[in-house]
Amino acid sequence: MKTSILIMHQIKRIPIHKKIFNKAFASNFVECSLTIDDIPYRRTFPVIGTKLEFIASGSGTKLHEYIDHRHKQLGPVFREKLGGDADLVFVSDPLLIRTLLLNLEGKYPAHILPEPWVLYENLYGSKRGLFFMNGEEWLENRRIMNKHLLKEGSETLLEGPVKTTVRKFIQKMKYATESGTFVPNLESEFYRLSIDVIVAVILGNNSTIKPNKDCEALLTNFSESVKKIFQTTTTLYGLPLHLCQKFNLKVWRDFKESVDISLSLAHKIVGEVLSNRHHSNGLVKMLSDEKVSDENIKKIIGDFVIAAADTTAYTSLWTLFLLSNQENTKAEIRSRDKNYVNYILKESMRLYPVAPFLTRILPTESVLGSYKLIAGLYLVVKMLNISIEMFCRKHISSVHTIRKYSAICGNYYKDVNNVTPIIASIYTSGRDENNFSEAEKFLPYRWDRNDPRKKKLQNHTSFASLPFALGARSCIGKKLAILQITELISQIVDNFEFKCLNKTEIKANTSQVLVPSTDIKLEFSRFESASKDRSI
Ligand code: HEM
Repeated sequence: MKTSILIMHQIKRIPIHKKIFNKAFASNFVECSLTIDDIPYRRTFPVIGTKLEFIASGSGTKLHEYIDHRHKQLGPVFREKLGGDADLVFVSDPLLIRTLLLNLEGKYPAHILPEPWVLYENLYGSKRGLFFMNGEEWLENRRIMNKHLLKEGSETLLEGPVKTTVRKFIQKMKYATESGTFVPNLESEFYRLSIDVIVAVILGNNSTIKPNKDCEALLTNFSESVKKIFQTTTTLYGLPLHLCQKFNLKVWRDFKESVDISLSLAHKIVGEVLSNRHHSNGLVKMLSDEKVSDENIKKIIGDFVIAAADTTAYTSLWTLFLLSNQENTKAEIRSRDKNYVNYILKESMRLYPVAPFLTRILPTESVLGSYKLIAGLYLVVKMLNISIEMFCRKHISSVHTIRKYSAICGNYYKDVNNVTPIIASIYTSGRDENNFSEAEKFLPYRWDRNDPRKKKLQNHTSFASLPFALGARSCIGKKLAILQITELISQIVDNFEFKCLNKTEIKANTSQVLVPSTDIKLEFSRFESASKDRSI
C-alpha cells in the first residue's frame, strides 16, 4: 500500500517538474530582446556604486548574506559590480541555475578560480589538477576520473578505505573519552581525517604499505599546510594582490609558503604510492594500469587531497554542530537506518553549503531566463583570432585574465561588461522559502518522502539545494564525501554524546568556503547504550 502511494506520488510529480523545466529550457530558443542592461541592479551614487554598502555589510566574509539580501531586494536575477569593473550576474532561481549548469555551460565548462592561486600558477608554472584544467585536457582527464569515482559501482573502491579510516578515527576518540569528557580541535581533526581518507583511497584495501612514524609526521604537516592555504588565501582577498606579491609582503609569503609545502608534500605522498604501486590496489594503481602518466596522476591526485580537506572537514563540522542540540534527531539516527543520516547530511548542506556560490563563464551567446547574454569568452577569442579551445586551455582562469584580454582587444572590444561571469547563489536558493518551507530550520525529515511530518512542509524543490553543483563540472569527490561524512556522523552519534559549549551565536563566514564565525567547541563523552550492531 505504502509503495503504491509512493509510486503515485512520483508519477504525479514528474510531469510537473518536467513542464516547468521545459519552460525554462525552451526559453533559450525563443527570441529575446532583454539584455544585461535590463537586469535589475541596485541604483546608487556614481563612482562609489555599492562599495560602501558592501563594506558595511562585512565585505567578503559576509558575501553570502550580502547577496542573499540583494536577491530579496531585486529578485532571482540581478547584476552588481561588487567593487570590480565588470558586472557579475547573480542567479538564485533553481530552474535557471539548472539550465545554466546543464544546458548553457558548454562542452568545457569554465569557472573562476581564486586569484591568488592563478597568480601562483602563472608565476611558478606549477601544474595543477582538474579544478585548474580547461578545454580538452580537462575533458580527457575528467572522463577517466568519472569512471573511477562517480560511475555506478565506484563505491567498491571507496567503501573499504573510508570505513577503515573512520573506524580508526572513532577508536582514537574513544581513547580520548575513556576518562570522561573531551573537547577536540575538530577543525584540525577533520582536516586530518579527510587527508587520511584520500590517502587510504589512493593506497587501496589490501595495501602492504604501512604508515610509519615519519609518514605520520608528514601527514600532520601536510594537513596543517593545506589548512594554511585556505586561511592565507582568505587574508589576501580584499588586499591588492599584485602589490602584495611584488613587494613580497608577509601575507603573500605566507600564502606562497603554504602552497609550496602542500604541493610538494602532496606530490611526495602520491610519488611514494606510485613507487610502491605493485603492492597496492587503490586509485593510483588503477590509473597507472590505465596508462595515465605518472605526471598526470601526481597533479590530479595531489590536488584531490587539497580539494577534499576543507570541504569535507567543514561539512562534517557544520553537521555535528546542527545535531549538537537536537537530542530527538540523534535518537532517530540511532534507531533508524543509514538513509536517515543521508537526510541529515542533505539538510546540513542545504543550510551550510561549503561552496555558497558557483561561477560559470558562458561560452556562447545564451538566453538565461528573460535575458540574452553575450558570451563571456566568445568575443574576446574572436578578436584574438584563436580557437576557443586554445584560449580555454591557455588563459581562461580568472576574471582578471579575461579583463586583460578585453583590454588587448582595444577598439573592437571596449566593453568589459561583455565578459559576464554568471554566479549561482547556492546559499540563497537553498534558504529560499519558495523552495523549502520553514527554510531556516534544520528539518532532516523534509528529505524523506515517507515521513508523515513532511506533509506540513508545502514547498520542497530538491534541486534548489546543489552543494556539489550539477553537470559535467560538478564535484568529482561527491560519492567519496557522502560516504565519508555519513559514516563519520553515524559512528559519532552511535558512540558519543556531544553538546555545544559555545555561549555566543555561531554564524557563517565566507572564507572561500562557508566556515563558522568562531571555533565550534563540542564536548564529547561516551554514549553507553550504543547498539551492538551499529557501534564499532
Ligand atoms: C562535502 C564535501 C564536498 C563538497 C560540498 C564539494 C563541492 C564541490 C563543488 C560545488 C564543486 C564544483 C565547483 C564548480 O563547479 O566550479 C567541486 C569540484 C571539485 N571537487 Fe568537490 N566537494 C566536496 C568534496 C570533495 C572531495 C572529497 C574531493 C576529492 C576527490 C573533491 C574534489 C573536487 C575536484 C577535483 C573538483 C573540480 C572538478 C572539476 O573541475 O572537474 N571534492 N566540489
